[in-house]
Amino acid sequence: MIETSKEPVLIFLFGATGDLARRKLYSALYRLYKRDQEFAVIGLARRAHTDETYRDLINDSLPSEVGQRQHFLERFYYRRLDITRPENFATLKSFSDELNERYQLKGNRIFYLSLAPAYFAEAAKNLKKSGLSTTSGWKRLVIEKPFGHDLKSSKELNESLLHAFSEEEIFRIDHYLGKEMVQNIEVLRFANPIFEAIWNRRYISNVQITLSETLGVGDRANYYDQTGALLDMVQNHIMQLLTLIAMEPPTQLETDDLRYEKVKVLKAIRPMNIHNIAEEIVRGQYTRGISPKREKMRAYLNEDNVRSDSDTETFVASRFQIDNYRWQGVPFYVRTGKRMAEKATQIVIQFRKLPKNPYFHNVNHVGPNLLVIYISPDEGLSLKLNVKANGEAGSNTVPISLKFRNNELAMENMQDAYERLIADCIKGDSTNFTRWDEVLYSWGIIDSIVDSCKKRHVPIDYYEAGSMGPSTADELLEKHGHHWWPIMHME
Ligand SMILES: NC(=O)C1=CN([C@@H]2O[C@H](COP(=O)(O)OP(=O)(O)OC[C@H]3O[C@@H](n4cnc5c(N)ncnc54)[C@H](OP(=O)(O)O)[C@@H]3O)[C@@H](O)[C@H]2O)C=CC1
Ligand SMILES: O=C1O[C@H](COP(=O)(O)O)[C@@H](O)[C@H](O)[C@H]1O
Repeated sequence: MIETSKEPVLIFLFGATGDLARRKLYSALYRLYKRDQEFAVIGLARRAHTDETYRDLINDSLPSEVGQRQHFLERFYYRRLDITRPENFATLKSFSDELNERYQLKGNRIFYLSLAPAYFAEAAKNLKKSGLSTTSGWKRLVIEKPFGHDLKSSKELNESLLHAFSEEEIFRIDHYLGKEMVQNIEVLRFANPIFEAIWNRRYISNVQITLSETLGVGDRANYYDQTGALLDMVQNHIMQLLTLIAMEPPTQLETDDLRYEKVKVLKAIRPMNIHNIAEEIVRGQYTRGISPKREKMRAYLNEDNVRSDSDTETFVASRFQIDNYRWQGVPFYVRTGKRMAEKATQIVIQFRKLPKNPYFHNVNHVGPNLLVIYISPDEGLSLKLNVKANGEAGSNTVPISLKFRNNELAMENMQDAYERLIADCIKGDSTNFTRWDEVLYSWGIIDSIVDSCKKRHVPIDYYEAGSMGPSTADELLEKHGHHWWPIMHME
C-alpha cells in the first residue's frame, strides 16, 4: 500500500472543463479519495455550470466500474472564472474560506493550472493580486506543460511566477515522471551494481527512446498546430527520460541530488547547429492511412482546425550526443510521433558487439545484448542474451530474454502517474517535478534545433498514418551503422 500524506487541501482546478481534467485528473482525484486523502475542489473555467452539472461532468469522466461516487462528487464545486478578469478571482476569496472551514482544510491550497500555457502567468498574477495565494497553511502551484515556447518565453514566464510563488512552491508537472517504470529506471541503475559497471561508452553501443502514439491530433489542433512534436514531447518527456538514463549516480536520493545530476546531463548535450542539423534530425507529418484496426485515417492537413498549409511536425526522430566521459560517442536516438503503428513507450539499451565472434559458424546470427525498459502499455524489463541451442552443437546459439513484468493485479492497485504526482505535491515532494534549471537547459537544446531547422529549412518528410514514421528516420540510424529496434512486447 502506497502511503499518501493525509494533509487536507483545497484544490483550485483551473481548466476544470478541459480535456486533461476530464481524461486524467478526475480519476486521479478519485483514486486519492479512495486512499483517504481529504480534499475539496473548486473547478474553474468560463463556461456555465452549476455545482450539479459540474458533478455530472466529473461523473461522466470516471471509469464505469467506479463505485461510491456520490460522496466523492459532493466535494466538488464550480465557479465561472475568466483568467483575464481579476475581479473573478476576488469573488472566490470568501467561498474558499468557507470551504476551508467546512472541510477543515487547514488553509492548505493547491492551484492546479490545467490551462493553455498562454494563461499561466496571468493566472499566477491574479492569484497574488486577489489575495488567494496568501493563506494560513501551505500553498503550491501545479503548472502543466509546455513551460513557455522557447528559452526566452520560459524565462519570462518563470520570472512572473516568482512574483507570486517561490521555486519550492512551483510544481512543474511532467506526467512521464509519475510513471511506474520511469521511476524504476533509477532503481534499476543504482540498486544493481552489475549495470553500474557496464553503463558507459565502453559497453553501450547506442540508446533508443521511442514514444509512439496511435492517436492523431484529435480536437487539440488549436494547441498542437502551434506546437508540434518537438515542443510537445521532446522538450519535456523525452529529455527527462534521456537524463534518467544518462545521469551519474547521485550521492543521495534527496530531491535536489537527483535534479543536479539531471541538469549536468542537459548541460552536456551537444547543441545542434546549421552544419549538423540536417544530419541529426528528421521532421515528419502524417498523411492519410489505415489504422491497425483497418479504419481509414485522415491526413494531418485534413484534421479539424489544422492550417491547410501547416508544416507542423507530428513526428520527430533525432540523434543526441552527450559530451562527457561516460557517453562520448554513444548516440541517443529518440523518436516520437502521432498516428504511428503502435502506442508504446520503451527504451532499448543496445550493448556493444563481441570484440571477436567465436560463433561465426553459427547458423543463427549472434545478436547484441539488449536491455529493454517497457514503460507503457507493458510495464517491465527484459534482457536479451544468447544461449546454447538446446541439444545442438555448442557453437549453435539462440536468443532468449530474461524478463520481469509488473503483474497486472499489482498494476491495477498501483497509483497512476497523475495520482502519484498529485499525492507527491500534497506531500511537498518535488523530486518528480521539473526544477527551473532543467527547463532552462532543455529549452537551450530545443532552441538550437528550432533555430537551425529554420535557417537550414529542414523539410517535412511525410509518412503514412499507421506506419512507424518516414523512411528518413531509418536512414538517420543506418548512416551510423544502427537500426531502430521494433517495438517489443513482454509476452
Ligand atoms: N490533454 C492532454 O492530454 C494533456 C494536456 N496537457 C496540458 O494541460 C493543459 C490543459 O490542456 P487541455 O485540458 O488539453 O486543454 P483544453 O483546451 O481541453 O482545456 C482548457 C481549459 O481551460 C479553460 N479555459 C480556456 N480559456 C480560459 C480562460 N480565459 N479563463 C478560464 N478558463 C479558460 C477551458 O474551459 P472554458 O472554455 O470553459 O473556459 C478548459 O477547461 C495544457 O497546458 C496542456 O498542454 C499536458 C499533458 C497532456
Ligand atoms: O504530454 C503529452 O502526452 C501525451 C502522451 O502521454 P501518454 O502518457 O499517453 O504517453 C500526448 O498525447 C500529448 O500530445 C502530450 O501533450
